[in-house]
Amino acid sequence: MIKIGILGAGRVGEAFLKGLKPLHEEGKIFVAASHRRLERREELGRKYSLKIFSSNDELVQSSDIVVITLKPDQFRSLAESMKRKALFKDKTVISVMAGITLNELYEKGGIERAFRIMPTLGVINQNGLMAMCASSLIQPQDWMDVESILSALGDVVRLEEDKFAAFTALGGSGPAYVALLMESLVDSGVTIGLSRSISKKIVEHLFESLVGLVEIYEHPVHLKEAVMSPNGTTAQGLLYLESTGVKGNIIQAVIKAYQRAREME
Ligand SMILES: NC(=O)C1=CN([C@@H]2O[C@H](COP(=O)(O)OP(=O)(O)OC[C@H]3O[C@@H](n4cnc5c(N)ncnc54)[C@H](O)[C@@H]3O)[C@@H](O)[C@H]2O)C=CC1
Ligand SMILES: O=C(O)[C@@H]1CCC=N1
Repeated sequence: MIKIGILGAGRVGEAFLKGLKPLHEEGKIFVAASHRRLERREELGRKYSLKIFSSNDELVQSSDIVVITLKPDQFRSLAESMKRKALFKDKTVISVMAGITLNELYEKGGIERAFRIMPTLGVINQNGLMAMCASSLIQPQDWMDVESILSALGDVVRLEEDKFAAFTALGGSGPAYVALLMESLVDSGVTIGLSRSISKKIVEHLFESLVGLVEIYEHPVHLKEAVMSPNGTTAQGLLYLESTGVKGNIIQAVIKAYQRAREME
């Protein structure tokens, strides 16, 4: 049975624990994690009934695949001592860390067999999208095993490593942009006199129905045209948005995130 260790049980690490738990319970894989704080270990143990180590070294030693869900700087400060102890020798690593390249995993952590993935936060409810690339030592069978494990958390796409910064800027950071749009729309409803609860209900409906509508109209532009009546309300709203350069601003925001993702590499 493949043993999987989650190193860095925060937001994304916990999403992995939650998503992989059913495979663990079916006896297909064995999942464990580590955390430094006793209260967090107790909390995770209670929630997921999985083994939570206090020592990262022990977790790594007892795993076949180590999923590193630390923040990039947390990894950088741990990596050197782990490399000295050759902890990752013969282990396969899956790193979710933004800006940590396969080369850095090797140089700083001595990690030779590595997958680099970039998940969207949707992995928290098993509805994520994950980009994935791997170091040259990874064999076709490893690809299939890891893709099959990750499919418990959402869809997986293979992507060249030089496109990871772009995927991070759009997909990784994306939920935050959409959340800001959602927050703005809810506030706008309140501003024009709706209660916050009805405004929130409307906006949640808008987001939930959108993907289905785009499918029906085949393109966002056609959907926009279907809603926009001659001399109507939508035309006035869109005119204001366009006159503030909203499309260019959104594109610039993603370019900024992309530049930061490149800088982190
Ligand atoms: N939050 C997001 O939407 C996304 C995050 N990522 C990447 O995922 C990684 C984790 O992000 P989050 O889960 O949001 O961060 P987080 O801060 O929630 O999780 C990091 C966890 O590592 C633990 N930790 C820190 N130092 C440790 C050590 N020495 N030993 C063991 N555990 C230690 C922390 O206590 C914390 O629980 C980052 O590298 C980020 O770039 C990638 C895509 C999306
Ligand atoms: O903001 C960040 O750096 C990370 C990577 C993508 C989402 N969160």
